[in-house]
Amino acid sequence: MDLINSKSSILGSKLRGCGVDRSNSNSKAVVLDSRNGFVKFLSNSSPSVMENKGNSQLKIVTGDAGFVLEDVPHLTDYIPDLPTYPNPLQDNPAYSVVKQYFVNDDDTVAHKIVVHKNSPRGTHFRRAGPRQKVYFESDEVRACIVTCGGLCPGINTVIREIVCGLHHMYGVTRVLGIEGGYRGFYSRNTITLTPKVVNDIHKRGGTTLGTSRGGHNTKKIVDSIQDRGINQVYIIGGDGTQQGAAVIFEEIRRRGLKVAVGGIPKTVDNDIPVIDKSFGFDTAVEEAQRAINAAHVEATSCDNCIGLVKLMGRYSGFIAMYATLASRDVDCCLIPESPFYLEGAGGLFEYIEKRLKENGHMVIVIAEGAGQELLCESLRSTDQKDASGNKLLQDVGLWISQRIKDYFSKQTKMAINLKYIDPTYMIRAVPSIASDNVYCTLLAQSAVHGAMAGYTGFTVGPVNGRHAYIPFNRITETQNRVVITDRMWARLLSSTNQPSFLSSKDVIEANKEEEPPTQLLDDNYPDKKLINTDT
Ligand SMILES: Nc1ncnc2c1ncn2[C@@H]1O[C@H](COP(=O)(O)OP(=O)(O)OP(=O)(O)O)[C@@H](O)[C@H]1O
Ligand SMILES: O=P(O)(O)OC[C@H]1O[C@](O)(CO)[C@@H](O)[C@@H]1O
Ligand SMILES: [Mg+2]
Repeated sequence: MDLINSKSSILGSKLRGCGVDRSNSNSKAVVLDSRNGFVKFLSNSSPSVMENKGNSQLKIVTGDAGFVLEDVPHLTDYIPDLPTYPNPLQDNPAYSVVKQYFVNDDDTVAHKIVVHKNSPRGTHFRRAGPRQKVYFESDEVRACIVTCGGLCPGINTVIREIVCGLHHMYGVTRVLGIEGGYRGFYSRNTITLTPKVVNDIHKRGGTTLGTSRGGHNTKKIVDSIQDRGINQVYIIGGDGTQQGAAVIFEEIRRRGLKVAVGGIPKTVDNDIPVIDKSFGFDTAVEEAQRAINAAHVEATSCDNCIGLVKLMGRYSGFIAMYATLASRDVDCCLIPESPFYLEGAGGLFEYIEKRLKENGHMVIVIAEGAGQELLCESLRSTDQKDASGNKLLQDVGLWISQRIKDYFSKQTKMAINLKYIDPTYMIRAVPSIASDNVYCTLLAQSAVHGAMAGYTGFTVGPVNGRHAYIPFNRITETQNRVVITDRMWARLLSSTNQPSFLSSKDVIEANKEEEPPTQLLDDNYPDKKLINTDT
């Protein structure tokens, strides 16, 4: 049976034409009930919606048995009677052999795939992929690509594949690169991107366009888009960037421009919710293995030696957790989500002492955002922020190294050696590994298909293995974080044998987490206590 019945399919197409309240673009959600055709507007004042998304109109379609589609905007929501054209892919020899190449307009992807027999069908997102009809003629398209935020392996691959996808699949020849992040829209010249120009860039780390933090001036950015005649904007970046993209989309819609805005989520920390995993994450974990191996070699080469590795992960400890699980040489992994303490029974110092007595060496992996509350207690908190407003963290690696050395020199008779390895940018400045390259290609192509089909205000990404168009608010309202009462973290504790450092109060707090993590491995689902109540 189709996920959407025929009634809701008719309503789905009606939604584009008439479901949007243009008279008041603030705080409204369009709700269509496929069972009775009832249309209502929801207030967008739920506490989970962050303030700068107050203008977002949520497009929600409800159906039988608790089916909910959290849809993305379409150009026809605010520009009626746009002409459509046959998708040029149907004449493309490479694609015409594919049976059922085009995605059915009504296909959706389920947010949660573990269900019980009485569960409602739950939240769905619009399936990504090429549509039979497109809303742009090939020679009408003027696309641009911008990259913002920190680096991540695979950005160049995404840029390459957007350019090549537009060119080879849709015959689009005019693609501009915006240099230096958002501020590049109004402070830098553009560069012309052709398949030839981008041919080799996926073999290099970084972003060929350059990036920056801060500098998001919505008016100037949209003026620049309008002045240059750009009508497709591809924005590659993390949570901050996607918030910026949401604001750009709102301004474009307010001005009534035929400009599609598509986000491609980028974060080496894997902190973006809903999607299964962010591109470049596997590459970073792979690269982190080198640092952990070095720490292990050092630690096993002299008596009572500790190899300590600090890895990226500002608010989410996924890199540290997966690098630890993959390595098997790690005795202790510390992440922002799991509070720990140093002294006394069950504390870190006691565990290190025990391990050194048992093995004569140990390896510790610490995520950069771990233990920040302990640092604040012992160092004066600086409250410094970067240009985008992200908190600048104190160096937990150096701090904990010193605390461990102090403990052993002052409170025990054990002489220790500590080798601190901080690979920092080395894990994210590398080119992406093969699997990330393929993933980046699919992301880029899904974004291109979405924009050509007239969708806008979307972020693209895999949800349970299927690419989907996800509304910006879903991506920006929360962060993906490790759930320490999940089985994955239990696997880690069992592989390292480290104490959980958790008091019963911590467990209660952890269970209050609203959103379970998105799926990184096929069975990374929260236990019963954490089942998300919104599905
Ligand atoms: N709420 C916001 N509204 C508008 N623009 C924003 C917002 N938050 C961030 N930005 C802009 O997005 C860009 C990137 O943001 P940021 O530096 O936080 O990186 P990011 O995209 O979160 O990537 P990462 O955290 O993975 O490095 C910056 O130019 C910043 O000004
Ligand atoms: O590039 P910057 O500004 O030094 O930022 C580093 C931060 O970027 C990230 O790599 C991604 O957000 C974090 O892990 C890290 O804290
Ligand atoms: Mg960020």
